[in-house]
Amino acid sequence: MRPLQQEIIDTLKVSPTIDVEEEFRRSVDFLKAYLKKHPFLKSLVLGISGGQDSTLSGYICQTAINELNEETASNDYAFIGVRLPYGEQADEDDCQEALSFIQPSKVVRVNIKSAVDASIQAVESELGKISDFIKGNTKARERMKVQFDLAASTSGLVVGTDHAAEAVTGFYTKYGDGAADILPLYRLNKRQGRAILKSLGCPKRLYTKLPTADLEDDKPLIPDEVALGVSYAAIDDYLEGKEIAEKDAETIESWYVKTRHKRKDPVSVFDDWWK
Ligand SMILES: NC(=O)c1ccc[n+]([C@@H]2O[C@H](COP(=O)([O-])OP(=O)(O)OC[C@H]3O[C@@H](n4cnc5c(N)ncnc54)[C@H](O)[C@@H]3O)[C@@H](O)[C@H]2O)c1
Ligand SMILES: Nc1ncnc2c1ncn2[C@@H]1O[C@H](COP(=O)(O)O)[C@@H](O)[C@H]1O
Ligand SMILES: O=P(O)(O)OP(=O)(O)O
Ligand SMILES: [Mg+2]
Repeated sequence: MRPLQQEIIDTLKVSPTIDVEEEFRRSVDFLKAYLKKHPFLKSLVLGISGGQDSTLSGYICQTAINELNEETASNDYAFIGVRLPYGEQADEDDCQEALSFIQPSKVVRVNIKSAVDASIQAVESELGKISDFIKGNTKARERMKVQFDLAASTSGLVVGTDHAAEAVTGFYTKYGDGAADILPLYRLNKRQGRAILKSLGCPKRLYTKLPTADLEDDKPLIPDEVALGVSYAAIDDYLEGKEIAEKDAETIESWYVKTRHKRKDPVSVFDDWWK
């Protein structure tokens, strides 16, 4: 195995094979145990984008909430599925299908367009035109801000969808979708998440959907794989310790090194990982 490959697998805690039922149960039980340990916590909050990761995370959250309500013979716990479109979302039908599959305790919809546009306009009035790419990251940060407001208002936690196949390339917005309180998918790669969704009876269209951050106005629904220059199949193989094409391994490792700062706390005089 390549020297960096083993380090990455160990850091991101990926197993080459999984038992889908066991891993689903592990995530559900983890959320339940965390909520039980902190009795003031009563809700889980998560943006539902119509993609694979939020569909799986949402289903895990709702299962944990249903079981907690059942076990406490109460209705104290809630999962809040949040729709956060920037104006009209091209794949809104997928979002609705994901919500039907998850059946959240509560669905909230906040259109982030006016907040994002106001923020960009204010910065542009000082600095001039901002790129569509940077605006994309503002959308992700606005979504996260709304989720933290909802969590604070409902004594809840913001759930993140980060997993090994995203973490390895740092393909998320720092303090945007990269910011969360709890990560039920951490350790899984993309195909493992897909296999869990399939085993749960999720509509096929959701777990076979091309992953997209869908942040750029100029490139709607651009597949992550196009932006990254490497396929999730190659990333998954790499994370499972397999040998992959040299060019793909170099691309993954280059993203990993370039985005190391995103997987760390803000750098201080006590850090030397960057040297
Ligand atoms: N999950 C997804 O599919 C998803 C979601 C959102 C964004 N994205 C993608 O992720 C990427 C996010 O963009 P980004 O990474 O350019 O923006 P980012 O805002 O996530 O990170 C860049 C910022 O990190 C800081 N930074 C950069 N280098 C640093 C270093 N060496 N040390 C400390 N801090 C440093 C700076 O503040 C910089 O503005 C894009 O490719 C976007 O399309 C993917
Ligand atoms: N349009 C969206 N509505 C609600 N939540 C969203 C939306 N887009 C993204 N999200 C949340 O962010 C994460 C990360 O998305 P990526 O596709 O991985 O960039 C997603 O799981 C949602 O929770
Ligand atoms: O995070 P999601 O749900 O948007 O999934 P994907 O990353 O596959 O778009
Ligand atoms: Mg997505």
